[in-house]
Amino acid sequence: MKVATAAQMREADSAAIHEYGISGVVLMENAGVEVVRRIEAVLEAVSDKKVCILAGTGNNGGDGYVIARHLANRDAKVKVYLFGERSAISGDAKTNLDIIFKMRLEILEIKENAGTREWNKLKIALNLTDCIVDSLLGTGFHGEITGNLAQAIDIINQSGKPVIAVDIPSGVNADTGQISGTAVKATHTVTFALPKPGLFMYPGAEYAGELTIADIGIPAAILSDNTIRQNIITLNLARALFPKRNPTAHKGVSGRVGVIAGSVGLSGAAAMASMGALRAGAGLVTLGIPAGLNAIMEIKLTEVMTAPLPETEKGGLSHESLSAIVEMTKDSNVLAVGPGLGREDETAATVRGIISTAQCPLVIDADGINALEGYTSILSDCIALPVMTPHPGELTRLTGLSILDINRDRMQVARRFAAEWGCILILKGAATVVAFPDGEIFINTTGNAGMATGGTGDVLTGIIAGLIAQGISSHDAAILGVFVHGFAGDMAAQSGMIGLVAGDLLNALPAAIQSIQYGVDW
Ligand SMILES: NC(=O)C1=CN([C@@H]2O[C@H](COP(=O)(O)OP(=O)(O)OC[C@H]3O[C@@H](n4cnc5c(N)ncnc54)[C@H](O)[C@@H]3O)[C@@H](O)[C@H]2O)[C@H](O)CC1
Ligand SMILES: [K+]
Repeated sequence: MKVATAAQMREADSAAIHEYGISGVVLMENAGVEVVRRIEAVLEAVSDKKVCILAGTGNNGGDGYVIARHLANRDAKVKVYLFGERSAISGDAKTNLDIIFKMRLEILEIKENAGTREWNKLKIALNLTDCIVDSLLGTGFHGEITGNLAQAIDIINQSGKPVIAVDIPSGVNADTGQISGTAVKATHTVTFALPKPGLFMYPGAEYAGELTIADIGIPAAILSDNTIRQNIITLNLARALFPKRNPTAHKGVSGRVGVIAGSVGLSGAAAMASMGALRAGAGLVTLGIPAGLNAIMEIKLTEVMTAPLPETEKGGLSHESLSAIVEMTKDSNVLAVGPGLGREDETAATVRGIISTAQCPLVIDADGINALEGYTSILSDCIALPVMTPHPGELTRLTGLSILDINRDRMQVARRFAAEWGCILILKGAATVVAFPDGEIFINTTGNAGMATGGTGDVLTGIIAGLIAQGISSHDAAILGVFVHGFAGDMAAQSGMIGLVAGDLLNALPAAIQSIQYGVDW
């Protein structure tokens, strides 16, 4: 499903009005009616119910005035609180404000100089109301929330009432999900036409509550325009990407994965990545590991084959291992490189040699990414578009950006470096973003905070490699892999999110894949 930025929504709005002749007041009417439908579902009925609508001075506020009218027509007891000067309201919003004035609905203006009396009236009303409608700010929000709006939002958030956010919770940046100061903590959000990235990126995703995407009559051709380059990964999208498994399949056709991972003290990463590939459905997995760890891995792993490789004195991969690894890539459908390799210079140089000469697609993670610090140009040597799976910390090393800069606009940062480096860049975190060199973005919708634990990144690397080995493109494997990974994490979290460990993801993978593919309840 496509996801539109605020600017793209404004363009869509304008195209509907100017190219198709659908007036803005019709779109606003449809928007308001859709919100009323949601309110009726939440309250079960609206007749005699008390609803407080807090409205701003833009079209988000305009939606609020439409909502007020339709609720009043359904015998709800409506109070409208207008934040700002009535004279500042224009266009379709003014049209609808004038209507409810003529209907003699109860409208209280909360002006800049609002005193204790107005604020107490608002607090009492919110304490007595059955539901609050947030139509203060929508996609037109920018900057900080201050003054009266900040005070109003705090009162909303302290009310303990059902809060229906119109289009987007006020104070959430539609494009990034960032909040500046405060934002409405909604129980439900009704967003119009297309969802916005800020409803899936954190912290915005935490403020949206239960999301409804409402059709307001904008022609589908406008909303499917390929200038809108963001998408969310939905269950249906993931389901369609799975490799098809032939009933006569044998391990040879399910693909061969090479994994180059591990060093002294970091053998678990190698095990997690290797098992992640098998659990994702790969037929055969061979783990190339520094020779000194081989015996341990033979004990630790059963289904994974191991290949002992020349090592340095400290037990990391030595440059003598390069030729054996390149040979390994000739017999592999994909090579995952990096988990737990360690930071020795000789190991990093060996990794760069692998990236430049591998004869199969690559999934580069962890110390494989760290080895590219100052060497990202060698990614263009890869024979296929490489998949990189950095978390923000690894991305800071390669880009010089701070973690704050990265998380402030995850989509754009991922998009920029996917294009600059020529790779599929999976920026892990909440929410994980998959970016392609052509600018297309996929935002993941599965996963939870319990997955912030050692080893889950290694499992993801294995899953993606395991999917590529089964014959789907790196493009599809990246999208499907992050969805499956988070879905397995959500299943594992059913037994407790905080105590979740990476091994629980591995154990949940078969059921997760089954559930995504066939909708088997879990
Ligand atoms: N096609 C559609 O998506 C439709 C969307 N509709 C609604 O319209 C809003 C967008 O309306 P717009 O007038 O562009 O912006 P807002 O109402 O969100 O806010 C603008 C309003 O707020 C003031 N403002 C902005 N930032 C701040 C701030 N930090 N502090 C205080 N005030 C701020 C600004 O000055 C303006 O006055 C969209 O979200 C939908 O709800 C249409 O109704 C239907 C079609
Ligand atoms: K809003």
